[in-house]
Amino acid sequence: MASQSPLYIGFDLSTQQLKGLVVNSDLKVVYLAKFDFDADSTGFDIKKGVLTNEAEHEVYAPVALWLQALDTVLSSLRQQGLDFSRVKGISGAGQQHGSVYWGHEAETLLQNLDSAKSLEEQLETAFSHPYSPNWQDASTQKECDEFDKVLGGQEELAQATGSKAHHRFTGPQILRFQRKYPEVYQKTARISLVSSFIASVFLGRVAPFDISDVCGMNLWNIKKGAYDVEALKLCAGKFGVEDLKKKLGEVPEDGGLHLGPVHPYYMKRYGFSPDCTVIPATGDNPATILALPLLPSDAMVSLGTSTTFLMSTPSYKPDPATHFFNHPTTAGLYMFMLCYKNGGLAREHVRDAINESLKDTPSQPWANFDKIALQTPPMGQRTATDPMKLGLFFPRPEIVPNLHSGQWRFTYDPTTGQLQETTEGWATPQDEARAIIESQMLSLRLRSRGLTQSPGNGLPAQPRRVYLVGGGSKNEAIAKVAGEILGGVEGVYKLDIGDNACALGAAYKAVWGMERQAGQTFEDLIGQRWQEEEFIEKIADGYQKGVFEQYGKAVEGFEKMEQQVLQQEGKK
Ligand SMILES: Nc1ncnc2c1ncn2[C@@H]1O[C@H](COP(=O)(O)OP(=O)(O)O)[C@@H](O)[C@H]1O
Ligand SMILES: O=C(CO)[C@@H](O)[C@H](O)COP(=O)(O)O
Repeated sequence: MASQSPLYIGFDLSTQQLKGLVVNSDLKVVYLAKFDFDADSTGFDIKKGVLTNEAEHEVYAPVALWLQALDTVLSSLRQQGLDFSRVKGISGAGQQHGSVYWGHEAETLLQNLDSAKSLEEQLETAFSHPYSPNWQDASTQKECDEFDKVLGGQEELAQATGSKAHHRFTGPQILRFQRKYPEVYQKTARISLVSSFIASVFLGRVAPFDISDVCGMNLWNIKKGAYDVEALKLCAGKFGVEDLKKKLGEVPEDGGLHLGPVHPYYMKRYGFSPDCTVIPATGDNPATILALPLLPSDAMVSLGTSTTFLMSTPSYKPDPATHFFNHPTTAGLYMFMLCYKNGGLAREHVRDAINESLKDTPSQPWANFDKIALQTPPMGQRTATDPMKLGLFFPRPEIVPNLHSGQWRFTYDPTTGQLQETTEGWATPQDEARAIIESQMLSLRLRSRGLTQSPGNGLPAQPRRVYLVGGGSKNEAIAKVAGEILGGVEGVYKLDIGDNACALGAAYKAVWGMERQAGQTFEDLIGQRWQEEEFIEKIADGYQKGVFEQYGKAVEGFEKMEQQVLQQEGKK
């Protein structure tokens, strides 16, 4: 009976909201509920989903907020008419790197969840520390320096763990945590990632880490498929490796593993069936590449709070400037990633400055930004002899490159190679609409060019397709500039699901985990059911001869500009 056909839920616990998205076995979305942390929560003094301690560059989120969000999203799905008894599998996507510190009572509290009470009410005391360090945190420079040295250098750490040390990575965060709060660390029985936290709450016991998301810790040796003992030793400090290993737990290799049935709390409170199974939740970026059957020649740009650039690839070529993760479902594949802190919020700053300068509050807040960005010629060159306008726009400290917050504006003459730091000729904020999109896309092109190949016919190396996802993927001005800079022989596409790609990828992971035949890969199962004409839409041209090559010159200026800024700011 069609009405009894199975359904699957994917949760996306991101920086600014929790989403719950329900699909059927044909991969079609049938329900969606959202909880916006700032707008919908009660009792938390958060801004953009987080709290900050500027003095120490700390950014963190209250874990109880996420529990409030989970119950509310489930209630909202019920109100929409979802029959939870049809849900056969649950998976999730969590903002990466964030850690949750469970106290010694946690397992008992999780096991004994009472359906008469909310999750927030009964799990508030399950944590040894009420906050989860957020990926935007920049408090761990000292710990990163130690991690970078632990295997010899940044290169070696990247070779082993897929990344050099980064402020937000969980290993450096745990190291700082155990030093700053030694008593709390001692009272911590288990540490979850945000992804395994989602799975834990549904299972009613602490769930293991996911094979892909564990690579965001600087603790997992990707080549060995095991924790890196030297990194663990550093991270555990005086508390010892064995104790830390217990806190972290095992890491199963199978991303489609059946972790167990959903806890009876959800059966009694929402009507889940006892055979609804929890499948490992992964990081939000690994989940995003599961939103479609991505080919190794395709690129995805996720325009969320952060900007990330993602590719699925069989090559493992780690470099201190990039990230490699295990693929979330398919052994032998990896996920390549670039991650920028100054994504959506940085673009919003320019958008707001433009609206303010025009004394306008349009009903579509991006209308002026988009119009101006599209009216501005590439690199702000109104005539062929004008210099290119290049800038870095970092309201928050940036990851790529590792730079403090600030704004830098330059002009660059590609014929002479002359680069000058100047605001002369810049109309501020108008010129910044196109310049900020260009700056973000040029950085992606600069750092991903080693992984792209020529599609043939004498064309330059570039992706086959560029898929845009995340909140910013609705924006056609951004899509147009993305295509001009990144190329893409077949064009720039957005998913019909818009900004919900990572919740969708999580739901697809649950479908695959529950419905796969023995040995069937994710790509095979999803590829067979995927309906291209219904699920994606071409929104901009990709490769345009001439424009792409001109932006190639801009990439050279961009690289020079970054080096100059890094050099001059390093001296300050
Ligand atoms: N029309 C739009 N144009 C550009 N950016 C947008 C638009 N709508 C939303 N955004 C951006 O999307 C971001 C949120 O993206 P989303 O993927 O939902 O967030 P998260 O990172 O929390 O998952 C916001 O920071 C906002 O700047
Ligand atoms: O730190 C990273 C990736 O390394 C971020 O991409 C986070 O995973 C959170 O992203 P949003 O979905 O909130 O933008």
